[in-house]
Amino acid sequence: MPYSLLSADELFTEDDRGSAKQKKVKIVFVIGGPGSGKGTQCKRIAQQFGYTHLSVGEILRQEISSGSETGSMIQKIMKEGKLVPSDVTVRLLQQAMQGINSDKFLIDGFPRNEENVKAFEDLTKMEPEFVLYLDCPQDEMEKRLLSRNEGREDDNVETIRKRFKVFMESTLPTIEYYESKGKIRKVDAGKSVDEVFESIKVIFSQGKDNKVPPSRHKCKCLIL
Ligand SMILES: Nc1ncnc2c1ncn2[C@@H]1O[C@H](COP(=O)(O)OP(=O)(O)O)[C@@H](O)[C@H]1O
Ligand SMILES: O=c1ccn([C@@H]2O[C@H](COP(=O)(O)OP(=O)(O)O)[C@@H](O)[C@H]2O)c(=O)[nH]1
Ligand SMILES: [Mg+2]
Repeated sequence: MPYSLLSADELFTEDDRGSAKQKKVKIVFVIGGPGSGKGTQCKRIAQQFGYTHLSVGEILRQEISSGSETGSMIQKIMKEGKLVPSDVTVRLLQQAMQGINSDKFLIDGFPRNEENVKAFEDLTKMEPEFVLYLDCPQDEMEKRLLSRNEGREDDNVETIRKRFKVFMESTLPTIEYYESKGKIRKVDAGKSVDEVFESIKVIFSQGKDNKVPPSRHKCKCLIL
């Protein structure tokens, strides 16, 4: 079924469009294998650098909880460790972004394949400022997922192995695509949470406008 998707202009409110200067929205994608620590690190980045954190996996799980037909389709796909069709994912992501008045988004767990990249670029006409890649050994990711304890239907050995395969086959090529555009910022995510965050801080401190003055520090985490 075709979905009505919104253009970059439609991400802005009437007020924004009415004013002479249009708001520039900055986007950072965070990708890495399942269990590489995307959610954990995104919470810290959002808090320290003033980003709005959107986890695409959480947005999809929210749709499952809504009980919609789309939600039951998503549930089946997730259980099998596969990827949700891009038109569905991008529509839900864009809806979430539209509902938030922010100029800095940290998009966690997206894009997962080249089709995701194309759908996002085509529909939003936006590109990420850079892409943070959390590079973590597979045995460490598996250990973390098996002790995550969030009651997720996809955190079992069988589905985890399928998710690793999807990561290698579908997500790694997107990392290569962004690498060719000079947009990948890779960190060793196999270390402790604090050590990984130290490396991430260096990356996010590089752009001067990324720094949030202490008085404006507030958590804008939006885990749906
Ligand atoms: N650097 C780390 N060292 C050890 N455990 C971690 C680390 N980062 C995250 N975890 C734990 O591993 C699990 C997966 O992390 P999470 O942030 O949910 O990963 P992702 O969003 O990439 O799937 C969670 O239980 C989390 O607490
Ligand atoms: O852009 C996305 C993000 C997530 N997913 C689905 O949601 C699941 C969970 O993603 P999440 O990022 O929450 O978890 P991770 O596998 O990184 O731990 C994935 O296995 C996919 O089935 C998807 O299809 N497209
Ligand atoms: Mg996550």
